[in-house]
Amino acid sequence: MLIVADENIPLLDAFFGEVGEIRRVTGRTLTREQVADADILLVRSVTRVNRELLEGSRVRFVGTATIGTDHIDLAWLKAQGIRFAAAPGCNASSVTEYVLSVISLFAERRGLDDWTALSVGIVGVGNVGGELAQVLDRLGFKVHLCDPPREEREADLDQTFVSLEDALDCDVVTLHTPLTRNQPHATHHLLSEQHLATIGADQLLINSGRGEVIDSTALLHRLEQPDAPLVALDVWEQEPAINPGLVEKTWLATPHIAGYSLEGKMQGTEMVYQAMCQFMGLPVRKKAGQFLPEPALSKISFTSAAEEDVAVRTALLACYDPRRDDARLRLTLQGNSTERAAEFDRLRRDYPVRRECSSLKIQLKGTSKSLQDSFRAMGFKLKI
Ligand SMILES: NC(=O)c1ccc[n+]([C@@H]2O[C@H](COP(=O)([O-])OP(=O)(O)OC[C@H]3O[C@@H](n4cnc5c(N)ncnc54)[C@H](O)[C@@H]3O)[C@@H](O)[C@H]2O)c1
Ligand SMILES: O=C(O)[C@H](O)[C@H](O)COP(=O)(O)O
Repeated sequence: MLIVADENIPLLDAFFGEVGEIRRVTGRTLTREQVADADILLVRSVTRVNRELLEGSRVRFVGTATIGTDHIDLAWLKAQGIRFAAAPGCNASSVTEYVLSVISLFAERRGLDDWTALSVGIVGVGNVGGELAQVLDRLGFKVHLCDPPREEREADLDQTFVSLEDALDCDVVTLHTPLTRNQPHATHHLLSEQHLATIGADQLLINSGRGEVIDSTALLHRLEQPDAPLVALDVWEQEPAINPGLVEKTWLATPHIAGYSLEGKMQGTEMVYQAMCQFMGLPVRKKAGQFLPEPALSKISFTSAAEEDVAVRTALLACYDPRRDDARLRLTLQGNSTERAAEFDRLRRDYPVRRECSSLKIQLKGTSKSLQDSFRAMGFKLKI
């Protein structure tokens, strides 16, 4: 049994070592020749899996250790009878924490003591947008949900949805749709020049879905205008060859790492392992939890003097502060486009260990019930 796998998938040996021989490859440059004799192909989002790659190969199972599937030709795999599995929701908490941290920094920049005064429009309310909505709601934010496919499917339920135009009216607009083309509610260039014109200087636009959901030529043009909104981009058109001019105009620019918590990546591996076991009729023997190392930061204490907003946001930024990733990306902007693209991938390959809020214990002494609820909402473990 030969397993060809992207070298950036963590715990390959631990999960798949007993199943077969593993051939590690660079996902971005994987060739037909490298995969022709494989039985199983395991990828991340940088490998296009289609007829060009797999026609004539032995591959019977393809797994992507990611949420997004826009790099996979699902219809072609199905027509060939090749089993496919993704990892839905694996890094939803990681992306949620990225968005919360960005909102926290935006509130600080706006001089707001109470960050929950910000209204948040979530475009795409699936695993990621749904988890984010729940956390924001529990924290006391006013949240507006935009998801036309769900709105159609759930017409008879109580959930209220808003139009894209109404979502774009919120203080913070955050995009969490998949990248889709040629289908109802397709998201390719969902945010056009006309939409971008309606987002003003006091607003924040975040994209951690896929770069192509925003028309980035129009976005760059919008950011050159004096009343431009603040923008935080984690995903870009044409990764890894991203536009350095757009990075310069972006407030927080990160190299597609919103989902890169250790927990998120390990759950991605675990989910494709489980799907592969099911496909091959093998027992599931491994769990991601058994491989999670001790976190470097394990406990933070707050006393009764702690102000609610400050305490919650201090702990959040201690877990993840996007300014570090922004600084690293900006350092790579020199050089020609080939060098910059290589640096973008290097930042992702050599990403430092980042742990989720759930890895951190919060010790609270004599603090309010509402502060405890806020920490719980964000997934922290409480020690009271
Ligand atoms: N930056 C990162 O590291 C990172 C990490 C994880 C996921 N992602 C991206 O985020 C996307 C969303 O992830 P998810 O787990 O929530 O996916 P999901 O499939 O669970 O949810 C996506 C939601 O978007 C909705 N949607 C589709 N078209 C829409 C439209 N035109 N307008 C509004 N909503 C629309 C769907 O109905 C669905 O509810 C993934 O497809 C992936 O591309 C990025
Ligand atoms: O879709 C996803 O899960 C994310 O975009 C994922 O974090 C992308 O990471 P990559 O596969 O490119 O390493």
